[in-house]
Amino acid sequence: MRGLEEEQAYAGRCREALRAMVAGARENVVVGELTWGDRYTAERLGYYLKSLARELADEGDSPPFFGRIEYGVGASAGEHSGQAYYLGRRHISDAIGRPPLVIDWRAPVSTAFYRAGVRDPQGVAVRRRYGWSNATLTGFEDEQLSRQSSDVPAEVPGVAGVGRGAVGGILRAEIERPRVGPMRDIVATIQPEQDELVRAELEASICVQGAPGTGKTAVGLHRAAYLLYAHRARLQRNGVLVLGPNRAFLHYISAVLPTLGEVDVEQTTVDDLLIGEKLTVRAADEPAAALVKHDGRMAEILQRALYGRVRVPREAVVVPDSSYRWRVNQYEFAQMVEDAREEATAYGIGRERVISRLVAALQRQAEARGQNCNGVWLRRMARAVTPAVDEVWPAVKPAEVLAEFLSDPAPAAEGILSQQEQLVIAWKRPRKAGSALWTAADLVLLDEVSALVGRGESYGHVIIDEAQDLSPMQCRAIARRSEHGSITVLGDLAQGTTPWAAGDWAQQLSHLGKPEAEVIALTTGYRVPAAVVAIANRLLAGLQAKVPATRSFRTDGRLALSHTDDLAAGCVDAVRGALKEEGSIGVIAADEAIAELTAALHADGIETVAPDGDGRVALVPASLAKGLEYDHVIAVEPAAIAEAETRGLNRLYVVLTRAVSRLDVLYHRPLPAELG
Ligand SMILES: Nc1ncnc2c1ncn2[C@@H]1O[C@H](COP(=O)(O)OP(=O)(O)OP(=O)(O)O)[C@@H](O)[C@H]1O
Repeated sequence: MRGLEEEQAYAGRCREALRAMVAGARENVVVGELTWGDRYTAERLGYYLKSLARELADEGDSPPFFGRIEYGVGASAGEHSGQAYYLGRRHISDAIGRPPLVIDWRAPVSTAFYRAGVRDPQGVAVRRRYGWSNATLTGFEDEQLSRQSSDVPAEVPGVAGVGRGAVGGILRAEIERPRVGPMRDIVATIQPEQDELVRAELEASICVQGAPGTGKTAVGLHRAAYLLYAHRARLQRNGVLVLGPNRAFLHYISAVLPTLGEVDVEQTTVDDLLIGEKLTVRAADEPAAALVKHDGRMAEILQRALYGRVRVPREAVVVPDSSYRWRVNQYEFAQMVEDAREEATAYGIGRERVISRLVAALQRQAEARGQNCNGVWLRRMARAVTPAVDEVWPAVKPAEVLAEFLSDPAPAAEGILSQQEQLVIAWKRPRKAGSALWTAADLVLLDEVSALVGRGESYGHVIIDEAQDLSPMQCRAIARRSEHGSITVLGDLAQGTTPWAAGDWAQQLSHLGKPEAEVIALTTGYRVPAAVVAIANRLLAGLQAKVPATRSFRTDGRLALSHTDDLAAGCVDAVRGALKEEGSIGVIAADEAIAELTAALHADGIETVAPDGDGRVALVPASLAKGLEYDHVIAVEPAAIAEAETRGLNRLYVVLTRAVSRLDVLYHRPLPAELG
């Protein structure tokens, strides 16, 4: 086995090779620009080579590898018998035809690094993890996985050895390290239960019910990177989409995929995905109205609102054509409309079918008379029958359909929504689409109508974070975008805070169009220390969600509950105390308390940032805390957080599980009873 100096020399060799790869990629950019005549091909190739050169150059001083597996000699190691492999964020090689110096963490052979254990060594004799201080390799530790002496390599010096299968110092240090700035990748330390999800088959839709800090988000992002590696051609064509709960969260996770070399993944929120429909949100719904609009029954209602326009033809279609008059009688025309409806394609396609079937009927008559029906003639006939079709199957704009429905919900909602429900969503006065004050929920409805009118595009894979919070109508919008692909659903029923949050996964998955997806639970938390998990777990009993309690991987950390008569002053003191230690600080409070706390901190000369800002002290409204984490969290007045909304206790559960190392709970009013 190699000693530290040899390993450092190897790291130097890898860096050298990487530099040569960058130079080679840059040269290819130049050669590519000179060689390719066809502009489109040249552009595509140039884009690819340039981004490769940029990506490689961006590697800069980051460690070229993080781990190494050494196989034993013998049958259990199979084709890898006696081999050793270095693993890194990307593949590094110094000559074509020679084995790579470093293997991409996503390559099949890397799987053993993540999954081999004492119980199932998978042929691996020794797993080595490296410790880096910036660009310098400072140490490593070995785990001896294989028991049979014949499977252990000859020389195994106990360099920084950590015993069989124990959690080593480097691994623990990485998981417990203080957090600063945005989320980082976890390629060096993906745990076996996470790796199984990261590398699940592309065809498999999966649902991860994960307690706080179990790595759901990390798993989702690494799965995106893995799938793009394993199925690049297919997924580059159809795309991979990552959906998160809000923009602060997206900002927090935005750096992970680029550091894994994946820059082409679309990352957005459900709202922003729908705003793609080009209307802007100009108003907010009353909670009762939002509840009705997000209800799954709206799907049938909108279908009615749209198809309510289709009528039974009352007249024949007659088209004069030079000396002839072609004619489709009323009965035939009605049959065409009925057939198109029964075929249940999109509304727009149904209309096109009626037009083309009318034209085909005219064509049969004309050809029987020996007429030549060329393209020009067919287009002229299509124009001629359109007014008759407009009468029975009019062209529509989705926004107009929705505006008409919200101006008067009764005709479509009759028998599905109660009078009261119709009343809460109805506009006070009728409006046209152009002057409507659209709300966020309206965009979800609009998306539904647009899809009924004409099908949109479907992604190859969609990863949905915080999926417990989606309404049935939002799920449908996502289902449409993953109709021909697979999905990874990530969430925690206990963290559901929207009025329509899911109560169980089976139903949510059927709204998402993938009822067959397997639900897998993650319960080992890597963020929240045991003392903090213990207090958060007390809330679980009061949150209707049936989920297993979290077990913390971490024995460190600190929890302090302090009563104070002056929350603002107490908060300033707590932040001052936290600033003496390392890592990021998040002050989380009920939304309406944020302004006052900010003012108090500023008056004391402490700079603060919003949740998506880059600074040490972030002030975080409880409603935006989801998915985020801070080294030190100061949770202010739990009672106010719990009272602020219907699912306030779930919100409090989210707030209490954001801390990586230390949680200060400041309270003036009694703590909610559920906290014990
Ligand atoms: N295998 C791992 N190695 C190192 N760090 C890890 C590992 N798994 C998770 N983490 C870290 O634990 C923290 C929590 O991970 P993540 O945010 O993905 O969890 P989550 O399940 O989405 O949490 P929540 O539901 O509470 O938002 C992150 O800092 C992440 O980097």
